[in-house]
Amino acid sequence: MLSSYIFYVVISLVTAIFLYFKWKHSYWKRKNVDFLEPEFFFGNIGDVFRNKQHRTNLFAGYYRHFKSRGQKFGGLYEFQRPQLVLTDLELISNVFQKDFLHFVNRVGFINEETDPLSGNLFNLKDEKWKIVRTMLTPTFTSGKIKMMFETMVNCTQDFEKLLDKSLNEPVNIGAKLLLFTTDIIASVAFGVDAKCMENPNNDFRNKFGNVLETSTWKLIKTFVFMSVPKWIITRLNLRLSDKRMEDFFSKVVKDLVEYREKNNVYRKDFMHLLIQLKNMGETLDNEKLTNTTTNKKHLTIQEMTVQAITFYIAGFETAASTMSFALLELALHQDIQDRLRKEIHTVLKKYDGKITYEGIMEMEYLNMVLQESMRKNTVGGLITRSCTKAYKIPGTDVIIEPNTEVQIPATAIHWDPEYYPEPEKFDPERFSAKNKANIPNCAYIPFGEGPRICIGLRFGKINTLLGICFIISKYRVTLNNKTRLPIELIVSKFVHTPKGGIWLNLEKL
Ligand code: HEM
Repeated sequence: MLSSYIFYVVISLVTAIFLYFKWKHSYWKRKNVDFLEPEFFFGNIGDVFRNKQHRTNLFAGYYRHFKSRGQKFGGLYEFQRPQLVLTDLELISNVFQKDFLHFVNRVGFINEETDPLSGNLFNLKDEKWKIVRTMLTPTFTSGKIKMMFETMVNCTQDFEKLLDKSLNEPVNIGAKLLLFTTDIIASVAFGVDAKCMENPNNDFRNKFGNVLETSTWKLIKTFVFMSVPKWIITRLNLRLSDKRMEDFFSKVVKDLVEYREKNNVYRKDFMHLLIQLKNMGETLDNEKLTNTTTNKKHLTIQEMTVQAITFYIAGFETAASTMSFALLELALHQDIQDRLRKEIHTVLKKYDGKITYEGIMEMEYLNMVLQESMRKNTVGGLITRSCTKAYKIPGTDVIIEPNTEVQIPATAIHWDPEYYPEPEKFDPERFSAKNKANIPNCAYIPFGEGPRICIGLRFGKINTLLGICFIISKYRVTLNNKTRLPIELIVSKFVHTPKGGIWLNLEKL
């Protein structure tokens, strides 16, 4: 009796789920929008789930599919959630810029009560995002980045020692660069000398080096978190982010703040600026740490901890991967490498052989090389927005409803021959002052675009330029045959990472 009861319950449940997905997956058809047939349950992201294809490549294929059909957008599903992939630059620029107020948010689960780390700037929504972004923006001005440059350059000493140990062997350059960028970001975000380059097994690198990994389990968890009402998540005290990581960094920040406030320590880093935001609600170009009466909103210690962790997570892998790809291109194009080295040596001579902020800014060809590499090897290849206010797509009757996700496939745009002829060719000349002017608005978006553009753009760029400048000034890089070409991406990595790594030979000059 009981077993037949269970049988009917299970059958009814399975039928209900089936019908629910069938109904959800008819959304674009009902709206008369061109769409790609979804698979049951997974929608159009089954290949990511099965670890077959990186999300960026999957959406690049969808971009080409809809574009070849003359569509400016096309309908897809991530599990049951409807998404639009955009192929038209004017529409993309509306979403990013002109009609930003309809697309303020990203997609992501937030519950600051049970999961404080979910309240990071990347995830924050609506008014809260605007408040925090406005507060944090002054920490990323050119002046502030210039102030931190010295701290960054100091890390090149340990980097040289690290690279010199590998002169007679193939070097997995991405792995070395991760140690370099982790030391840099730990130094400027936490004011901590993490010494990952000396000891790669310390907590900064070892325990939390893979936070941006997206395993199948994480995908399922995200699906559940985004499908279940928030009150259930709060009630059950569930979280997506790593509690150990939160505890580790919270302690680091708490100890640091106490130490600096007690001893009035001034250091040129983000932590100093975050302490100012906690105590004064504004960042000043001085050593002041103490409270004054101001009616500006102050950051709480929890908010400043979360944002410091965000800088750490957002900063080290993106920069390391960007540099690795640029070095791969330079190893494959020795003529470009020689020309770049010549420019670097000429400028360094002007500054007594020292790498300076001003010098890096003068290296025009270095900037062109980086920009072209970021086009060809965009490390954040898919940019997402969530519709916050119903939006009628200009020139059509289609209305994008609130909570619909919009996908902007940066990699696909960067490889579109309409904007970049022979896209597979590595050609820094595309970014010469003259040629750059011909690139259409929103056809170059390695850091995103609009009010939600990467807040760490200047920092990420200078960190990357510094790394390339340093390596090319001291070493000749050539390709080691351990590198698997053509490059395939690790599916589980959010930031593009080559399967098997990029292996180079380094020759000291
Ligand atoms: C080469 C290095 C980097 C690359 C390629 C990169 C790329 C990106 C991209 C593509 C976005 C999404 C933009 C959009 O949706 O329009 C983004 C957002 C963001 N990035 Fe970066 N990033 C880099 C370095 C950094 C660094 C160093 C930091 C912090 C110190 C950082 C912090 C952030 C944050 C907080 C956001 C979310 C901003 C918001 O929603 O207001 N990034 N980044």
